[in-house]
Amino acid sequence: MKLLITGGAGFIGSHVVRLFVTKYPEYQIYNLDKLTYAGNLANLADIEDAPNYTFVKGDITDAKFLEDMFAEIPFDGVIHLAAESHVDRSITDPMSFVLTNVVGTVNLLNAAKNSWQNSETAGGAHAFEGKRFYHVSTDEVYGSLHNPDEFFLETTSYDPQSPYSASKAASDHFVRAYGNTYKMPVVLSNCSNNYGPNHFPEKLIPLMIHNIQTNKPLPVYGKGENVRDWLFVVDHARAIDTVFHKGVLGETYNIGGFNEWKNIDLVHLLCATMDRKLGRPEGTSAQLITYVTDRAGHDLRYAIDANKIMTELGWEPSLQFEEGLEKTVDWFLANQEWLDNVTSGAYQTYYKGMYTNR
Ligand SMILES: Cc1cn([C@H]2C[C@H](O)[C@@H](COP(=O)(O)OP(=O)(O)O[C@H]3O[C@H](CO)[C@@H](O)[C@H](O)[C@H]3O)O2)c(=O)[nH]c1=O
Repeated sequence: MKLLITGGAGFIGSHVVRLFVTKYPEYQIYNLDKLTYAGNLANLADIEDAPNYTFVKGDITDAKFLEDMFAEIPFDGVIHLAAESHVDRSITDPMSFVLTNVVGTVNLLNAAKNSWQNSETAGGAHAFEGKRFYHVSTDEVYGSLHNPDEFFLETTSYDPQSPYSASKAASDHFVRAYGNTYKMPVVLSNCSNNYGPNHFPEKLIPLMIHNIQTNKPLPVYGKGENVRDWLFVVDHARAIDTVFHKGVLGETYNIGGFNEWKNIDLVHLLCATMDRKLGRPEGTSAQLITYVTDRAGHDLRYAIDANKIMTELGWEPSLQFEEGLEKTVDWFLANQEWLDNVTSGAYQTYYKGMYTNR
């Protein structure tokens, strides 16, 4: 099995690459990553010398590069994670999300389709036999929930609200369209918010950990009433392994932890955890909480119904949230150099003056 994983130097991608490289020594894993600001080969330092691992630097918006790579390496499967992923960035720069998430995905679909069809022309088995194109997506495509009894199901209509979620919804539609039109063997999953080691500190949990450590304000958007459903990143990687190997072609699987938190409650939990870990008096970090201008078009609540993947494929989360959060905080405290590296340079420029106090 020659398996292409795109975006493997990013947060979720690096956990997926590590899992596949270590669990499947008989597979050849190719990690294709552009190494944007959020891609970091340091995330994979522990497996970079593995004999079944190859890193390829490249850009999915470059169709010719992808065609050439697929002509050179006969991939059997693709797990596509490469994406621009931060909602706030999509508000200031929507076009980069269209390019990477929509155009990049269609380029990748074309490259896989053309090379798999060529292998049939060359006298091989049926073009798509034994092949699989897996698109890893987000629950944000479903929009925002307002009724506390509602959950996102695989059958929930798409209603993306941000440029980011609109770009992911479009890429999901393209993947399904290629399954329908060309009979490509596709499978998809839509996951809730992830957290864990190597999380880039533009996202809520690592940003708060970093700011608590450095005594900076903790910017809570709006009133902090928005709800997110959090899943430990290693459990998401395990779910991706399950869907890739057992998922039924043409199907979509929602992935989540049944673990909803209001942002403000989560920030208080993080403050208490950090006070304890850093030996600070109780209540110290909470004083840094600062309510700031709300995110434009801020989705109120995401909540995933993960029953389909649990009952049909037998996946379930392995960690309770409090345990996962402890592990995450411990990882960030033990990996100061990683955090210092990713929060220097362009990070400083981006975050300067980004938050307005209310
Ligand atoms: C960065 C930041 C965020 N927030 C709020 C906004 C959200 O309600 C919540 C989580 O924000 P973020 O960490 O940016 O994550 P969110 O917008 O939910 O999106 C994440 O989760 C999605 C899955 O639901 C993924 O598809 C996205 O790629 C990922 O970024 O915290 C704050 O209050 N303050 C902050 O500084």
